Amino acid sequence: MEDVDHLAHERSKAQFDVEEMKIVWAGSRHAFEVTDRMSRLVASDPIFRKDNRTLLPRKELFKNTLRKAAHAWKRIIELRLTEEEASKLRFFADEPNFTELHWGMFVPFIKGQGTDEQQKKWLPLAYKMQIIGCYAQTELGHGSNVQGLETTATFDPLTDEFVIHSPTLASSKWWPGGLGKVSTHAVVFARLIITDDRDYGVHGFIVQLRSLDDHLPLPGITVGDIGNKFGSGAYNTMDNGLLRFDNVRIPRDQMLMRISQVTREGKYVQSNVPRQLVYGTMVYVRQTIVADASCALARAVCIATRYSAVRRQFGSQNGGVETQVIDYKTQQNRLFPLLASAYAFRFVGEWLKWLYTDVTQRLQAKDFSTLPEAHACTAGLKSLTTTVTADSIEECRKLCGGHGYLSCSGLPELFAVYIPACTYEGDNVVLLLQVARFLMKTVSQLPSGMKPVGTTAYLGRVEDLMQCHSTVKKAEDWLNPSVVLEVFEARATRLSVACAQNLSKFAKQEEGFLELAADLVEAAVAHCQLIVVSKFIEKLQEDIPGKGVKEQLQTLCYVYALNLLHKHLGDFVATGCITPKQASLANDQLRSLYSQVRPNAVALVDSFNYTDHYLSSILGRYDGNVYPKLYEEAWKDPLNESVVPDGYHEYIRPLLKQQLRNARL
Ligand SMILES: Cc1cc2nc3c(=O)[nH]c(=O)nc-3n(C[C@H](O)[C@H](O)[C@H](O)COP(=O)(O)OP(=O)(O)OC[C@H]3O[C@@H](n4cnc5c(N)ncnc54)[C@H](O)[C@@H]3O)c2cc1C
Repeated sequence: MEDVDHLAHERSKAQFDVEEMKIVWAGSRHAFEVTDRMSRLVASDPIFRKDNRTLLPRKELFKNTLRKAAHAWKRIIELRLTEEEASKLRFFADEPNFTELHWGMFVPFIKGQGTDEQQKKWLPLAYKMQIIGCYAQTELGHGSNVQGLETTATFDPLTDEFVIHSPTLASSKWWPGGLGKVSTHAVVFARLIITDDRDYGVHGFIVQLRSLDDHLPLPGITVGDIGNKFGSGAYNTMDNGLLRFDNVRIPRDQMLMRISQVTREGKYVQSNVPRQLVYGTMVYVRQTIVADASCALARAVCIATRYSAVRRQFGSQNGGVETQVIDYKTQQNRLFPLLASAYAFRFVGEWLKWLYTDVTQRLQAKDFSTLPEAHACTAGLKSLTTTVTADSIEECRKLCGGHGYLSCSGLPELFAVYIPACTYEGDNVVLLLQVARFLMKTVSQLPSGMKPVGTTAYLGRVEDLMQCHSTVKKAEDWLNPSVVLEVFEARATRLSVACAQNLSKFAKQEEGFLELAADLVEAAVAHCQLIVVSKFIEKLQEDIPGKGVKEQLQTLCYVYALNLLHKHLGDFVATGCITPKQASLANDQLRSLYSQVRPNAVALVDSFNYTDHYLSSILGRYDGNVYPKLYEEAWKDPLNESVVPDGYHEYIRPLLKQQLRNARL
């Protein structure tokens, strides 16, 4: 009974080679092999179990997380895992903890902004985890506005040290992951003040926080956890921390000095590396966030798709089985665009990885020309993909009806863990405003003959794109990459140009930016959606082996694009890119694409190759054996340990047995 595959019928309908699609999803045969091996390794190790997470009190939960992190490290050393394997192992252990910040922020920042000597000194310690680092930027009173940070680092020429200080309560560091209870060191962002009392703005410093002998905070340091966060289990495995400095002294050489230095004499020297170098590290961090978005979205979609094939409602004929909810067009219209988005984000993430390599190579060759564009595009894609993923996880919960609200569906915890991605590493709206500024600058430079580069290159054809009209005459005409691309380019161009024209009406540009912020954000979203669509289309130009694989991806690409077109019809029609008739043809085409996705839906989520351990969802089980397992799970709840609950004698029995003499009821 246990081994019956309740979804076998669905799998037999697939019109493509699932094993080959797994390779496309993973990015390469090698990546597939590593991912597959690491996910199985974690799934088969009882220390990594996570089904009890939502039931544990915070202290126990946290200690258990420390145990898992230590175990993960032990396995990494014992098995001599490569960096790639180790990061996959941590990924599949699937529990937010201090190592994310150590490997994801502390190490990259030292690599990106430390001098060669600083890297030589700190990185070996960090690589061996002989020190554990976090990233302390945000303060209680200051987050998005980094230039408003208040922590100070004042140079003392007598001792050749910086004095790190928190002058106000609002300047307390607040939020850094791994800071609360674990990190021994932090990259701390503080205002640099030199002898002449001049403020040189915010710079990064490596500060030791805790003793390496007994883990006690060093003198002058107050550090702790900021408290429980959204959802049970969830992100509470992470020790987001608070930190105050009372005139803490660090050696001068602990300022990250690749971009600018303070000399022994207290002189501020800008190195010949431009400030935009900071963008390089941001491009790295944000491309990992985009990659994570596709994984989280794929996970929610996998659960919702499998369960939609298992769940039946209505439509029974003569006592026969009811209809699978996945066959309802409304379910398809809500679910399949999310499935398509998971693939779309996967490919744009893959491209961002390439972009990061490209940016790094250019930096080495002292070519900084593409950095601002790369920075704007990663900021925009971080914002777009995390917003859509957070909203989609909640949509997947609703797609699973009542059972989606159970913890054991895996969706509530996934949602709670995922949603802060919309806030950390840049609030999503603030990021879109940065993209909009970049777009406005690009548009304003067009008349002077400046050629836009990379993802803004299309703006170089502004005259054509302001005038073009879509040639679509029948529904199938939408199945043409250049037709789709043109309308997305035209819409993005027209929204940007309209914003630029409106901005020019303001005497002071900053006033215009404040007043038109909502329109600017919409223009930025249109630009980012265009990037995702164009990278999906580019992916399809590649040679993709495997029976039916490319055809499935083509279908998903059109689902992604035409669904966006349908959702943002106002933009496309109002800017005159398409007519209402063409919009209606796009919708007809979309419906027919859903019918093509339907028989392949389960196989398309199988292609993510997620283990049941990673999914941690009864609704998303590979074998679809949902009801018996839900039933079994209910009995595991601590409330069911006794038939009569604790509290019966104190509170329920007296209620039932009361004799109300004066009752008016
Ligand atoms: C789970 C989690 C983990 C984190 N980890 C870290 C960490 O490891 N290290 C670290 O240093 N920080 C960390 N942070 C902090 C995080 O980076 C900040 O919360 C984030 O940058 C947003 O800043 P904020 O909180 O100041 O939001 P605010 O900027 O106060 O945002 C509040 C609202 O104001 C809006 N807003 C702000 N500015 C503008 C504007 N100019 N125009 C229009 N609207 C605006 C925003 O859109 C938002 O709606 C973490 C946060 C979370 C939730």
